[in-house]
Amino acid sequence: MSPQIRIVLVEPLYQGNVGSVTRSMENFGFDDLVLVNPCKLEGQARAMSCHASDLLESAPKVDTLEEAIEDTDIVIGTSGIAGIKTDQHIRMPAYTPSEIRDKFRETNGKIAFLFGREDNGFTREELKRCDMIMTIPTSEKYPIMNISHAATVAMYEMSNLEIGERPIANGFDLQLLYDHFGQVLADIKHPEHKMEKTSIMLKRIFGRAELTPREVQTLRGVLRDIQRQKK
Ligand SMILES: C[S@@+](CC[C@H](N)C(=O)[O-])C[C@H]1O[C@@H](n2cnc3c(N)ncnc32)[C@H](O)[C@@H]1O
Repeated sequence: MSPQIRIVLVEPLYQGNVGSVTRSMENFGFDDLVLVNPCKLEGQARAMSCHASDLLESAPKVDTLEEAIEDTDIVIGTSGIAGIKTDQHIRMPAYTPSEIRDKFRETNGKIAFLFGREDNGFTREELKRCDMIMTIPTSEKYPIMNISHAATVAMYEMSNLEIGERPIANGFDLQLLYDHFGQVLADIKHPEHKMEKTSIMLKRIFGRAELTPREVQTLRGVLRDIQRQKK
């Protein structure tokens, strides 16, 4: 179970930013974008969108934030100002992207992530409509990010994508490697009383290294060279 994610851009001013957001959405496997009263979307938006121009063309354009979020369960506003105020006194606590991911990873509702205007962010009324605020930690000197960069970080955290095609050596190959190390340690006359501790340590090191079959092969090649030198 994982939540559905909607990206909502509230009155974006620059078409290039909208195009960049759609490109990132395609990168991270999201396709639910709603644009609230956006700027004109023409050539520059398409250029920045690259292979995501279908998403750019098909994204619903609505007049109000209310329409953009009416069928969602949780509304998360985003801001570069940690602890942004909804009125003169009340600050909303800010969550980091990874805290948000941990909170919602086991849920199956629909979450809207709102991104504000490039010049003024959100109005107080819009902030009051949010259930939570997410702030991406940045350098204190300059916490305000470009809207498409901020959206990309949020999407990266909320995506469940994993790097594919990295083969990991299996237990059999690793055992051959450990045995081979054992032989070399014996060949180089590693002190008998240290043998067990050293073997355990080598297993721990290689166990957490997530070696590929090729890396195991290379290491065993090096061990063979050492053995040849010793003869
Ligand atoms: C250029 S910023 C708006 C700056 C505006 N002056 C303000 O005070 O909010 C455009 C949007 O990017 C998002 N954003 C920028 N920096 C962020 C950060 N550090 N964490 C989360 N979102 C951020 C927010 O959605 C923000 O409304």
